[in-house]
Amino acid sequence: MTALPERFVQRIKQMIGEQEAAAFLASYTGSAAHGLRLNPAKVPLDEFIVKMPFSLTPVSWCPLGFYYHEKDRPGKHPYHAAGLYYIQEPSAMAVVEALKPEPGDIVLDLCAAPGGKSTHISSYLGNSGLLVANEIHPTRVKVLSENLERWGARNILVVNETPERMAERFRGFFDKIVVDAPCSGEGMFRKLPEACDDWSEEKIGHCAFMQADILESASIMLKPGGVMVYSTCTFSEEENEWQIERFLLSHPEFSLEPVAQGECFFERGKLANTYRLWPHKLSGEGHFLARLRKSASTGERSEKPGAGKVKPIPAATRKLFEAFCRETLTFIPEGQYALFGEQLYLLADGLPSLKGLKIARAGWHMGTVKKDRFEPSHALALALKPGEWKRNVNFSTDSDEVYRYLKGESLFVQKTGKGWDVVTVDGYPLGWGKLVQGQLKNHYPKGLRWV
Ligand SMILES: C[S@@+](CC[C@H](N)C(=O)[O-])C[C@H]1O[C@@H](n2cnc3c(N)ncnc32)[C@H](O)[C@@H]1O
Repeated sequence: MTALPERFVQRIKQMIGEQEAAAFLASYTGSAAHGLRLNPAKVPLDEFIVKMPFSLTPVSWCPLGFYYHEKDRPGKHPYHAAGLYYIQEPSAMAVVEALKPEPGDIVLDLCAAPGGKSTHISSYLGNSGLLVANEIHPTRVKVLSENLERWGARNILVVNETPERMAERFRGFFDKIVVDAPCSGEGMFRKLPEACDDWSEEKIGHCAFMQADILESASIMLKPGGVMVYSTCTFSEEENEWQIERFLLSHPEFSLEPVAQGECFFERGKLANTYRLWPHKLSGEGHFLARLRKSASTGERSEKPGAGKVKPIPAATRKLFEAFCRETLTFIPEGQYALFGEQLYLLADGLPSLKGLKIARAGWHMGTVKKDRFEPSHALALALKPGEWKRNVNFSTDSDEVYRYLKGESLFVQKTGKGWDVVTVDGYPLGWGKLVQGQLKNHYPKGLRWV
């Protein structure tokens, strides 16, 4: 059982009373719930249920979410490398369900790494609208970017900025925003007992200040009439109900809205229309969420941060890329292309000017343009759908080859000709291989290789 900080236990007793605290503390003798969320852009739900070699049971508040048994280790399955699902704590799935993004929305995930909420938002947008996923920490933004790449998200902008800098650029720009705030993490004590060592009351105060600043920036970036969901994975009222109460006092243009899943499955918070997910009341860890709408009649104008001028790509680059597409794919992706150094991107639609922003990914990364050749990127393979490639080497999920491919080995295959092949597992893209005289040279990215 997790050894909880004494002062934390006292605070919980003060908050919910001795009797309920006993049930709460008893939940720490059990193990954390394990969840995964399917990627509907890669695998339809009925196909997923049939093909997954794990025992799955649905998460009531998320149609894409499932519990799995710890022994199944889905993170070690090739389907994970193919982006068919994202491993996510079940309570965390409630946040984007409360936001309800719709195709065509322009959505910001302001504190986005490692990408749980961003991948979920992307599933609701499909390839329409725009997802801007921002993460302040430069190392964490890399993980976010990789997770969105594996997810096959095309219409994305991944940014590495502070909320304040984002607010300077994106005033009144977003239809919807998630603020999944950095917090004292009390709700994760069962899943990550080491988080207890990092806990203190001072940390709660520090987080509350930080969250107030982040909310302030988020409020500036929301369009009049837009919706924002604030969430934490902690229990302290300072970071939850009190935070929202204070925000509403200084922002009369915002009001709380009920959340359908909240009414059905969660406990009401101490502030009307806020919700608590308690580990002793559902199968999941501790969470808080609130859905806020900005009045449509704030008098503010929604501003587009001027579409940036994009330098057309050189004719020679286009020629190289189109030759690659004709040989390898069944289509040439349409849209606006941009070169960042040697890196070729198909820019996300509706993108503002990126000047001065720290960008990790500006859309769908197509590949690297060398002097006389084009090398496709991992992101290109992972966002392809069946029917979009001409050349393919497929391995079955129970073959040795698929594991050898993921480890970075070159493989001999029964195939003639030469060129780039999309390597798939049971038909789902995993990466690239380059065929030369029956040998498939491995282009699975070095940093992702299995050991
Ligand atoms: C709860 S985590 C986000 C989890 C993520 N939304 C997901 O679902 O995978 C909070 C994030 O906020 C970031 N963060 C920390 N300090 C911040 C600040 N001052 N402003 C904005 N983000 C911050 C952290 O690096 C962390 O990635």
